[in-house]
Amino acid sequence: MHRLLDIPLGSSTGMPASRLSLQRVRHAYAEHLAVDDVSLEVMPGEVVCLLGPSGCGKTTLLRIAAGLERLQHGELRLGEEMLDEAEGHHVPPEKRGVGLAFQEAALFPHLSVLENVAFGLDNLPPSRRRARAMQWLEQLGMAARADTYPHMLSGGQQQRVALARALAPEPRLMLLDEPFSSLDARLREQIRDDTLHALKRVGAGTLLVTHDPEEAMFMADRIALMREGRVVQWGTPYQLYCQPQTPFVVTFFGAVNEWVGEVREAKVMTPAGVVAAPALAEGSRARVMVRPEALRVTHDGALMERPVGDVGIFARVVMAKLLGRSSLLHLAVPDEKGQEVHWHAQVPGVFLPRAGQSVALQLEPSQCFAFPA
Ligand SMILES: Nc1ncnc2c1ncn2[C@@H]1O[C@H](COP(=O)(O)OP(=O)(O)OP(=O)(O)O)[C@@H](O)[C@H]1O
Repeated sequence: MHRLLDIPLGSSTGMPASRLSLQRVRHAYAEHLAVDDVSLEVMPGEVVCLLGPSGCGKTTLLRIAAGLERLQHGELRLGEEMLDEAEGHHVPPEKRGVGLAFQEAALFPHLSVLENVAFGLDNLPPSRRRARAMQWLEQLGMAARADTYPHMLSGGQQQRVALARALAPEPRLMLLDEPFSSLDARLREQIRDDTLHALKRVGAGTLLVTHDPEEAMFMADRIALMREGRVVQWGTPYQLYCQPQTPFVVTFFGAVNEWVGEVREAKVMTPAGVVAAPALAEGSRARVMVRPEALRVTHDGALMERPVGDVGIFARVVMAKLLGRSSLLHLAVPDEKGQEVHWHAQVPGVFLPRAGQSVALQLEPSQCFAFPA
């Protein structure tokens, strides 16, 4: 169950939440350019996720924001304060008033769980320090282990204590690197939810690194999707998912059905129906991407209800699998030459037609995208 505690607001760092701004940041390890001209901002109270495949530069950017890597090029500000300039002014990590939680929990081994969380609360009187640390341990489900030591905890438990320690001073900025990665699936959902509400209550801006698109969609107000050191798209989860600017952005959020066809009157004909291609030149080749949930599947009979003139498209069910919250249908869909292509449809709830059965298809246009081939 969720434990949303009434933790009093007000930063014990004594610093108001501020806007983080990274401008034109570039970072190389020897010859290797890990971050290439990245600019982004995190507003107070906003959760921004750095999302992208392994090695794309997410952690490097977070370490720069934390002050653990010296800035090589560009500018880093928190509110009005310049935190870092290439070959110039550098505010060390402990003077930045930011909360950090990294993949590996890095708790102080000689301090108890409670002492670890109370460590950063030295601005508070001792009696309030203990109470505040206990409240955060309770929020993250670790209050019962307050007197134990880090080596007596599992990796996931250590991660929860590290999160409590980072959140307890209610810093003006939180920097989190894959903070839920060593939690099992069920616990991860709960701790994510608790952390999101805690971050929103504290009102600090948050920069969170993840390679998991679902986690980014769950946590973020805005997402910076990265590839090979660059931000390839920056916007709200809705913008990235529903208005992707490149095929990479589409596929990063999950496998899609693909088709290459010719643009005719700003449309492309696919085996499952027509997809709009308003931005593409007449007669050019288009790469069409259709998310599995864009395929609306009904039993043939339902077609009787459809308006006259709405020509039906039919497919043969190859197999149907229940995934839990949705069903995945493997379909053989005939193309214009009568050859069958293999497409996937994801349908909400339990929908399990038999193999060999004929079903009718319609396309949901908002989840179909056309790019130059
Ligand atoms: N200390 C280092 N020395 C040399 N190269 C490094 C160092 N740290 C990172 N790199 C390289 O820089 C690139 C970016 O690494 P970074 O850790 O920022 O990526 P990431 O997106 O966080 O990856 P992951 O999701 O796997 O943690 C990678 O190619 C990595 O090998």
